[in-house]
Amino acid sequence: MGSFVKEETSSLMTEFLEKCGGYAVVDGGFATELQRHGADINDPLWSAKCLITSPHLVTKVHLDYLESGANIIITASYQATIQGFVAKGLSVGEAENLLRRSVEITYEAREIFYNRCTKGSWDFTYAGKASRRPILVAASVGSYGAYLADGSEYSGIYGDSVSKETLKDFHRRRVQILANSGADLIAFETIPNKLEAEAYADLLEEENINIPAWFSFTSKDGVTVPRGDSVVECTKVADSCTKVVAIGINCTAPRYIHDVIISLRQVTRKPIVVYPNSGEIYDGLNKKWIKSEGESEEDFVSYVSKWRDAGASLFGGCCRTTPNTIRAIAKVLSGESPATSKPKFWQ
Ligand SMILES: C[S+](C)CC[C@H](N)C(=O)O
Ligand SMILES: N[C@@H](CCS)C(=O)O
Ligand SMILES: [Zn+2]
Repeated sequence: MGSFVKEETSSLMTEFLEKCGGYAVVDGGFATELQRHGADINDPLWSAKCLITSPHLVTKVHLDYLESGANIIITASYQATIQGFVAKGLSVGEAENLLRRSVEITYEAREIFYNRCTKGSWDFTYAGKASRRPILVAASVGSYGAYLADGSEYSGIYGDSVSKETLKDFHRRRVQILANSGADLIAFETIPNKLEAEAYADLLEEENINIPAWFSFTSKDGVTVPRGDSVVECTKVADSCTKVVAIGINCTAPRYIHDVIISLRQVTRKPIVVYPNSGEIYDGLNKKWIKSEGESEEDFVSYVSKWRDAGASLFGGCCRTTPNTIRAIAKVLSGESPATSKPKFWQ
């Protein structure tokens, strides 16, 4: 049984990438896209608040990303924690149901999308065959820092009182629920330190989690994760965990991604996933993005083929990227020339 599960989890990503024609499109910024549609996420639950107040918007954003060409859609559970929901006055049972609901909503969006494709009788072509576009549902797990709701993902500093065991206890029940929710994989996202990566790896093994996972780190310089551990050391933790089927970097400025891919390639043969943010800076206390003159969407999209040549296989966007970004990525990967219009990340 054990080795069967291992083989199944490790082949999921390989087979999926093959079906996609070698490269897959991940969706774009989720919380910021909810916000662009009018959601108020200035709340300790951040995007997870919408699971309670506006699930229809959650569905809409998933659908928008599917319409833009995404092969992987990531659930609204990034900041959905049992502890966070309970702090809002919900019962543990209600909190657990909301976690399950985040996955169901994503499945429902995928079904709606597939039905629309059938009704419009338009097919997608993958790997030379006319077939349904392969789409996976990834259950998001944000870090302990995300739960702290002050932008701590970008510092990774939890203090000496937070040990690996603390982190395992914090994440255990949520990971178990998401693993049994019907999701295809778990996306551990925006990981800010090595300790949390170790906690996730331990949980996956010790709890016999039976779906695969990806580990995606964040970085402010392309060399280290926010807490200061090297991206390479963090990648080694992910690489040695048999349940991990892809490793990468997200919510990081696009200009650092190329060098990170080169570093990751030296220590892992697992598929590399990259989904950078817009390159803007987040003010975690006021929950606001500070506009920068930095990178434009055109720069971002022009990087994609370089990231592919450097060895990445899965490409998407994180905070402040939009369905436009994802549409442009899908075009680059399919060999079409990118749009001639000049879309902005966030209008
Ligand atoms: C990746 S950051 C932009 C996430 C937001 C944070 N956890 C917050 O609650 O403000
Ligand atoms: N999947 C999350 C990641 C935040 S860094 C989102 O896009 O909102
Ligand atoms: Zn992000």
